[in-house]
Amino acid sequence: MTDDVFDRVIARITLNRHADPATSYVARLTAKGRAKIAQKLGEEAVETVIAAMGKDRGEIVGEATDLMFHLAVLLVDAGLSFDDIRAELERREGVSGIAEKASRKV
Ligand SMILES: N=c1c2ncn([C@@H]3O[C@H](COP(=O)(O)OP(=O)(O)OP(=O)(O)O)[C@@H](O)[C@H]3O)c2ncn1[C@@H]1O[C@H](COP(=O)(O)O)[C@@H](O)[C@H]1O
Repeated sequence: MTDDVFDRVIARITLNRHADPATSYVARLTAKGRAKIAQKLGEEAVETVIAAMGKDRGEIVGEATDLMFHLAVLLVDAGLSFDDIRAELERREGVSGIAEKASRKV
């Protein structure tokens, strides 16, 4: 078993996708389809934004964790994982966002 909790959660989501929706939240949400997963992710993003406007670090951590968990459900539904995000972050590493934007044609 990997010692990276992000990888373990991805593995658990992959296993639970086809579990019993009566006992698995992942199975229940996945059965509702990509649009519902995406909607849920959007809701968690808004809740994270609202938490960020406050000063309660625990609230921000809780909402951000909900956000990351629902992002993981969406990634798995799309056949992806945090490995794909890690690879893209590594590709972008060291490239300034200002310089990258300036290099775009339009
Ligand atoms: N990390 C999480 C996790 N974080 C949040 N949640 C659930 O996400 C749901 C969303 O919470 P909300 O209050 O926003 O939503 P809601 O209560 O469904 O509200 P509505 O959308 O119905 O209005 C809640 O049921 C939370 O318990 C999670 N459910 C599961 N996991 C991980 O996924 C694994 C598999 O979960 P199951 O598939 O449920 O066994 C678990 O062992 C955990 O490791």
